[in-house]
Amino acid sequence: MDSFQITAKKVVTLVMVIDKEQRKILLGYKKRGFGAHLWNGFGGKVEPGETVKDGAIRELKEEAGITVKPELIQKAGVLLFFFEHDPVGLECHVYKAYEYEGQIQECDEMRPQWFDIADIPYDQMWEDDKIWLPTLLNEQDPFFGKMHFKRKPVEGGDAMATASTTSKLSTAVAAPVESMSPTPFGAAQPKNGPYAMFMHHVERNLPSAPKEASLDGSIASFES
Ligand SMILES: Nc1nc2c([nH]c(=O)n2[C@H]2C[C@H](O)[C@@H](COP(=O)(O)OP(=O)(O)OP(=O)(O)O)O2)c(=O)[nH]1
Repeated sequence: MDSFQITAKKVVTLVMVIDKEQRKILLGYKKRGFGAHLWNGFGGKVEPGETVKDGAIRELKEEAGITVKPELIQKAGVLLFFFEHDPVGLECHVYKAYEYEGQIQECDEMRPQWFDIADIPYDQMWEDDKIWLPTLLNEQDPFFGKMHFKRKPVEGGDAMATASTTSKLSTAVAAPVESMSPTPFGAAQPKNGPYAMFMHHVERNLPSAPKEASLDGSIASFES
């Protein structure tokens, strides 16, 4: 497990928009960057000076074109992602929203689409989503999860000759991630993305939502 030890983490957000009446969920097809070619909720890095929730609302607006009021978006859980041989983990704050304003719009990064909840394309999503997304949909939140990923071997490529996954995230603004990755994105992309989940642990129905995770993989504090 030494190969999964982290010494730092990056905070990212993920917003799941749900139409309870129609039993539908809004997902976006990620056209480029980290998690390209997978369906996902909307989110990204939190910028300096903004709260995690404000970051989540901003990313939803940027990626899906819609607005949610701060009081109508709720923290559902925190997921801590470990990537083998990467000292930087990802602390992903997951939110749920049942109402929104504005017109859903495609952008250069994401193509939004509604899916029936009974028909979520888990085989084209990050592998961990089938573990925690039903928890959110079944209202067994707040939750806390930790997921360990190994890089998938890539045919004809040196999959391990990679710099920090998350250091690529930090440079994603300056340069397209595709150009920095040893794994060519596109047709050769392995199913569910370039990482295979190796281990996971999820705690459900917590008394309140986690606010922060510790580097050792426990909950450091809860939302008040
Ligand atoms: N559903 C799901 N989402 C994940 C997983 N891992 C992971 O980073 N994400 C999400 C969280 C973030 O929304 C996004 C990663 O952040 P990012 O900063 O690369 O997002 P981005 O490419 O949109 O970049 P930016 O907008 O911040 O510039 O991917 C996962 O295992 N499952």
